[in-house]
Amino acid sequence: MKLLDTFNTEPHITFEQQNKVGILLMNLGTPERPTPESLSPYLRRFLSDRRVVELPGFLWKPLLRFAVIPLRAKHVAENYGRVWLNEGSPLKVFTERQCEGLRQRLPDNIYIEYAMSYSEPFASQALAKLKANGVGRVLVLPLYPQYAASSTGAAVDKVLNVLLKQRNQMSLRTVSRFYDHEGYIKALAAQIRNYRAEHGAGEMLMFSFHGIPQMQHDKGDPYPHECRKTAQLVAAELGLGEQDYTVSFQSQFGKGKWLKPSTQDLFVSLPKKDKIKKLDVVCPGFVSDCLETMEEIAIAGREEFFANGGEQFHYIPCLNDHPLWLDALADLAKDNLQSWVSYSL
Ligand SMILES: C=CC1=C(C)c2cc3[nH]c(cc4nc(cc5[nH]c(cc1n2)c(C)c5CCC(=O)O)C(CCC(=O)O)=C4C)c(C)c3C=C
Ligand SMILES: [Fe+2]
Ligand SMILES: [Fe+2]
Repeated sequence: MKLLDTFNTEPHITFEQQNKVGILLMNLGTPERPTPESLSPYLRRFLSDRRVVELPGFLWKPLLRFAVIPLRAKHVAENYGRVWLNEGSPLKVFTERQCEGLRQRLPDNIYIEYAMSYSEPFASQALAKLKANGVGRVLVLPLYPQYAASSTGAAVDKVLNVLLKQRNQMSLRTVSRFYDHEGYIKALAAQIRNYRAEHGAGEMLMFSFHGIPQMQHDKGDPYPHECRKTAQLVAAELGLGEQDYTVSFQSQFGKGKWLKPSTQDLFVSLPKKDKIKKLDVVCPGFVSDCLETMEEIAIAGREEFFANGGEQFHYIPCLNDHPLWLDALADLAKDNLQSWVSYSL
């Protein structure tokens, strides 16, 4: 009877048939096409997640449906159009390359898939694929170096929701953060060093991270501390002093208080007040280039900086499929697979 069908009916499988190890990379999600029709369901899923917007449903849901989504879908679709790649949305293209890069670096008996929190492939689809291959032990690796409840927490929720339905539950491990992982820090430093060697260094390096509402941090989300620590470690690796770099938070959504300083405010005040005319910007909170880096920073941010007297603006791309980063990702996976898989040293 459907009413009683709370848990999945699954085939009889012994642990020996279901003991393989898998890795599930997780990222945020992105529309299939840069159109309002494709954006609406994605934005609806994303912005109705209570991890992301913590407002009572009876207030937020009608606002979201009748005002936020119709207005936002149209204007954000145009922004996606400016950064769309031949193969699709940058976020999806780079996540797929990272998944493939990890497969190349780990033994074939480790099954690797990726899933998105708010678009296909969903965690349910990726986990079903892993289960069908005999995977019973899964390492969940959200591709967010700094933990935030609205990114990492929300991604892990999607996996847990699938397990809530499983009768023969998979074993789970999660990587909640890697903001200070040596390989990640060294890959970032190499990316910045090489970019500056090729294009010249600006007067200041800006580390711009995605923002979160200040209220979420006040209630215990450690995110900004981890962002600042990443910046500090990369700066030390590059031999930069405190006057050589700045940390800021971008992509504010809505009218509430978000983490400060805001990247957008600095694009005005750095050239105008602080006389910084040559700026380099890197976004270490994103391991893949996406709308928020390619449009908001590299296009709109550059325009704003120049409109306020800036003279040189270099956007340093995310790690994407940089071999050092893929090596770091493989190391991170191996560290967290200890005792599930043994490696010859
Ligand atoms: C309350 C709203 C939002 C919170 C909190 C938030 C946190 C957060 N987001 C990312 C990473 C990404 N966000 C991206 C896009 C994006 N983010 C929001 C809102 C919040 N994010 C919206 C509405 C959007 C969609 C675009 C828009 O309408 O402006 C993306 C890019 C996706 C892509 O397809 O390219 C990423 C990546 C993190 C890491 C984070 C918390 C730390
Ligand atoms: Fe976001
Ligand atoms: Fe704090």
